[in-house]
Amino acid sequence: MSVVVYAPASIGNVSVGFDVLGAAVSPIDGTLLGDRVKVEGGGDVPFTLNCVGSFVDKLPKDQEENIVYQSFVVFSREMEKLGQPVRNVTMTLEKNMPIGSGLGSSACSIVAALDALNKFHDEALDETTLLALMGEMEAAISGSLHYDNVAPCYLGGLQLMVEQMGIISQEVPCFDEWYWVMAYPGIKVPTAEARAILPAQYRRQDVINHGRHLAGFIHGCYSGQPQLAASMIKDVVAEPYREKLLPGFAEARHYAEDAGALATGISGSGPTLFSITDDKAVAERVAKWLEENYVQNEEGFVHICRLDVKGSTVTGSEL
Ligand SMILES: Nc1ncnc2c1ncn2[C@@H]1O[C@H](COP(=O)(O)OP(=O)(O)O)[C@@H](O)[C@H]1O
Ligand SMILES: N[C@@H](CCOP(=O)(O)O)C(=O)O
Repeated sequence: MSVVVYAPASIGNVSVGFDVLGAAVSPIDGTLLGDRVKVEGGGDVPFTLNCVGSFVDKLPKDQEENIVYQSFVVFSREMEKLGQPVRNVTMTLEKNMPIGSGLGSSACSIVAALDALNKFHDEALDETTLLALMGEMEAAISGSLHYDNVAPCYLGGLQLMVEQMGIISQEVPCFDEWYWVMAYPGIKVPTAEARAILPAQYRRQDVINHGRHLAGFIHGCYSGQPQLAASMIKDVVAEPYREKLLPGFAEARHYAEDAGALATGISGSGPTLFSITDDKAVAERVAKWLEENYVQNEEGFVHICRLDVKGSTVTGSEL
C-alpha cells in the first residue's frame, strides 16, 4: 500500500494580513505548482528518503536537513505521545517548487509529507494536531511561528489565522472570478532573512492603516464586494521594507495597475509577485509582460492561477 499527496503553492500575507492571511493557488492549465510526497511501506530501516523533481538539485545534500525527514521525526514523536506505532516507511519527495521563492515552498514539503504520513497511518492525528505540527516545523525553518502558508496549503482557499479557542485557522469566502497571476523571477529570497529586515516596532499610523486594510478586506469578502476587497490589498507592514529585495517590483506593479489589475503585491516574503484580476485578457497581458520583464533567468516562471479550494489532496498511489 502507498499514498501520494500533492500540496499546492500558497501566497503568505496576501499583502494585507502579515502572518495571519494566506491563500492556496493552482495554475489554470493544470501545471503542478506544488510538491508531491509518496509514502510506502519500508523495509528493515525506519526511514528511507528519495528525492526527484525539477528543483531536486536545490535541496540540502544531507538527508537530515530535508524537511521530509524532519516531518517524519516530528510525526513519529507525536505518534509516540499517543502510544501509536509508526511503520517503517520509504518516502519520495517530488520537489516541484523553487526554494526561497515566496510560494510557500517549505510549506509544500511540510504539508505533503505530514499529510501523506498521516493518511498512511489511517489518519491517526486529527486536523488541528497536524496543522499545529506543520506550524511548528515552519517556525523552526523561518525563525518564527506563522501559519499563513501551511494552513492554506493544507486546508485550501483563503485562510485567516484566528489562533483562538483552540482553532488555528478558518476559511474566508473569496471571489471565484479572480485570477491570480503568479510571477517568480528565478532568484532566491530566504524567508528568515526577509523577516530579519522588518522593524521591531511600527508607527501608530501604520498600525491604524494595517487594521483598517485587513478589516476592510475581510468585510469586502464577507459582504461580496470584490472591488472594495481588492482596493484594501495594501501592505504597510512588510512591502515597504522588502521591496528592495525584489528588482523590478515597482515597475511590475505599475504596469499591472495600468493594464487593469485589481491589486498587486509580494507573495509571502518574495521574490514572487501576485497580481489579481477578474478579466482573463488582463491576466494574460500582465502574465506576458511579467514573463518578459520580471522573470530574470531560466528558473523563473509565470502562471495564471485560481484559488485552490481543496488544499492538499491525495493524487493516487504512484507519482
Ligand atoms: N524539502 C524542502 N523544501 C524546501 N526547502 C527545504 C526542503 N528541505 C530543506 N529545505 C531548506 O529549508 C529552507 C526553506 O527556505 P525558505 O526561504 O523558508 O523557503 P520558502 O520561502 O520557499 O518556503 C531552505 O534553507 C532549504 O534549503
Ligand atoms: N508571513 C510570512 C510568509 C512567508 O512566506 P514564504 O513563502 O516566503 O515562505 C512572511 O511574510 O515572512
